[in-house]
Amino acid sequence: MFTVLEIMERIEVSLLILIVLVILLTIYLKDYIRTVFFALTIPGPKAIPFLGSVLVLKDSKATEYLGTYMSQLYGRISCGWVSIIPFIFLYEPEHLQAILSNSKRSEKNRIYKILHNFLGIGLVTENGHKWKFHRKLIQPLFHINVLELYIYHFIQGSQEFLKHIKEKENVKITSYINNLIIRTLHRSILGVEQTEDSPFRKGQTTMLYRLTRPWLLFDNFFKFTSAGYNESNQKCSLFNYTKKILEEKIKSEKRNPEFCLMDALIEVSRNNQDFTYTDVINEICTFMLAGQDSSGAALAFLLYFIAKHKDIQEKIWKEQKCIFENVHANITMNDLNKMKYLEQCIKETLRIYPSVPMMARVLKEDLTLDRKYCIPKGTNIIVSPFITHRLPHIFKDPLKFDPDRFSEENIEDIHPYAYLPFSLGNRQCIGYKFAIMEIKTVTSVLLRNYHISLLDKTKDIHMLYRVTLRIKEGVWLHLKPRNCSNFV
Ligand code: HEM
Repeated sequence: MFTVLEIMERIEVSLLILIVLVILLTIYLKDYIRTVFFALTIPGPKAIPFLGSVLVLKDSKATEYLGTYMSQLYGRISCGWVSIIPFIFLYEPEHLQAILSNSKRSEKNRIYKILHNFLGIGLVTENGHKWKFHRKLIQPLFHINVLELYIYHFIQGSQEFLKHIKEKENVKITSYINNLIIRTLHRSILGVEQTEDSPFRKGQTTMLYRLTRPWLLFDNFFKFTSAGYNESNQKCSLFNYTKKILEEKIKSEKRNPEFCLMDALIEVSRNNQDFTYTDVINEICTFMLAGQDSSGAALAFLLYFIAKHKDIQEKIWKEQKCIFENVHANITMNDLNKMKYLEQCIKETLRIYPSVPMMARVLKEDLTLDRKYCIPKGTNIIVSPFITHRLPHIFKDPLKFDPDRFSEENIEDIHPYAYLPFSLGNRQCIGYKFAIMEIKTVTSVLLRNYHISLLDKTKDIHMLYRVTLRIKEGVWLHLKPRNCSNFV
């Protein structure tokens, strides 16, 4: 039996241990606690206990509404919750400049780990030294002189696309676009023809699924679910498929007659022992995945807008007639550079529907905005091109499709951080010129051959948010062949 004195002593010791534990935990969670205290002062969509406010992402209409009216609803900054983790939304151009112009202030946050299957373990998801080193090695392969070498693949893809839609009057163009983009990526990135069993045809993201079930954010739970099992299988298939291609290339010493990224990266690896063949495989997977839905969505939304606005289609057609002598003329870099009005249309499409509507960062240091918001180090930040591009005080009448916003005279009035479909700063999309060139090539080939209009079932579209934006019902077009003899 314990005496009263002994019991008191034991309580004291337990209390002491508890206090020490609380102090240690507070030190360990200091950043998190500061973040939560700050977040509680910031308005945002209603959060429910344990789940937070992520359920809104499941309802695309609500997401679109929220993204369009965020600043009117909540002010210059707002807050959303993933379970008990706050995310501060920044969308005012000055705030974006503060965070994106200085690479020391932020880095990609942990949510990118969830995207490994969707985006690969490469440039998009990595941070720090590894990212810096790889970016430095890969950047020259997207220099304008090298990009010219990809045009061959864009033309080949576009010609096949034409063949597939030939003699069809009404088509769901989005299915053809997806096939075109993926075939072109196989040739330009992997350097092979796409096969039926290519795992790159089946990319899926579990991000939304996991965000709305917070317990699945822990990898140790997720990997035991069927979604986790499928995801890890898919990741292995992507890696093994790419590895096989790499091994065959190395063994046969065979290079593609046309340029492809895989051949170039093998060469880079031979000259840099720190950039291994495994790095090549991972980066190639990343490029295959990052260049797929983003470009596909942009092209689909662009064709939707062009088909909807006959006057705009007419202006693009006129520009094409000025550039090319005839309907079949091949496309050169010089021709692509002359497609100024088409580029304005692409920019305006990506303003209203940026393929990547949100990006996540974490602050590496405290950041003060507007002299009143002191956002603590460790806070998760969402940078949203979707919200910024729809701010009415930046883009008047934001839902109106008006390519003239990007004309030479008007573009100077746009704040440099108000337009960021490809992000800005050191993590800007490495493939953005590649994407614009590909979209221009396909659109030029299509519009030189057809007049396009929307079928009734596509008059109103609804967006779907799945990391990238998509068109829920796809785009259905009526194709009317153009009179080739008119092409003068
Ligand atoms: C219209 C098409 C595209 C759009 C709108 C787009 C948009 C973006 C955005 C917003 C980012 C930054 C992501 C973030 O910070 O979380 C990004 C990064 C990236 N994109 Fe794209 N992208 C497009 C096409 C492509 C293509 C065609 C490729 C490859 C061929 C590509 C490869 C990449 C890579 C590798 C990164 C990571 C760059 C880094 O962090 O160093 N993208 N893209």
